[in-house]
Amino acid sequence: PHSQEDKRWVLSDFDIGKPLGRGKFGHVYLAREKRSNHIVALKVLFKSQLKQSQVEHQLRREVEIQSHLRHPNILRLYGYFYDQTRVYLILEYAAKGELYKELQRCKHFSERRTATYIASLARALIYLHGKHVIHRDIKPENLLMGSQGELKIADFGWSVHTFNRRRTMCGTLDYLPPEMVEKTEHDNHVDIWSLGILCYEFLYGLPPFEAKEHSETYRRIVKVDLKFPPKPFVSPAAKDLISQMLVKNSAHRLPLHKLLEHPWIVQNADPSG
Ligand SMILES: Cn1ncc2ncnc(NCCc3cnc(NC(=O)Nc4cccc(C(F)(F)F)c4)s3)c21
Repeated sequence: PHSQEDKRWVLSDFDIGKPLGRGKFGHVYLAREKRSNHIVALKVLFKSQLKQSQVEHQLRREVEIQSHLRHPNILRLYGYFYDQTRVYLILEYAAKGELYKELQRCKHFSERRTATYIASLARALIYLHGKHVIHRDIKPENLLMGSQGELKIADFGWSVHTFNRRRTMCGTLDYLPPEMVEKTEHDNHVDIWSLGILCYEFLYGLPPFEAKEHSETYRRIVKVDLKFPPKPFVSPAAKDLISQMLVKNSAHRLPLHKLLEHPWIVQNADPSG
């Protein structure tokens, strides 16, 4: 008999609620599974768009990778189903929504809030890398907040198993480390770079290498042209952590377990995460 997990879902199993957001490939809705009354998020993707963008293999990889992941800071993908024209992802519902909207609202986060987020993301990445998975697309748009305000990494559409590395370009350029911009081989150190970019953006409200032109952003990334503005005030300990993560040579980036022992994290992160 089918377990709950690989039941063949159909759209009529769900009551569809308010739209939660719209992405490049489709919309996300609040939904309730009728039998269990379980609240989920349902992402609706159009097959035509997936075919036209030739990303079906990425979607299959995302579902495969996500089916083995269980971590409090990783958004669950419970399953998927499809009909004639659409593919549906059954996702854990993140009740406090998208982190990037919260960052836009607050302009930048406090050092305690930032350290708490960075520590929980580091623990999630340690778990992921332990399973030979790299996310490769860590940025505010892919972070959601659970009902207790805890961070959830979402959208593994660009993640890969580290043995079959791809050189495809991911979303925004701001988060790409030098080795991905220079299209050389890359490994799980790419996520450490992106976490450093995220830490900077949480504290200053902007990513460190932002520029008007893509070509200028490329140049600043490969040069690691890291500058810390005088405002808002950020402690030397925070700058020290960021400087140890945004290192061109990926092998010299601060390992994630060392990040969790860094004085700035120890003194500022809320242990509950
Ligand atoms: C906004 N919002 N507010 C609350 C809330 N709660 C849960 N979820 C939300 N939003 C959805 C977050 C996502 C999680 N996993 C995703 N996965 C994906 O979108 N995969 C995907 C898509 C298109 C193409 C490909 C492909 F083929 F390229 F791989 C892969 S999107 C919520």
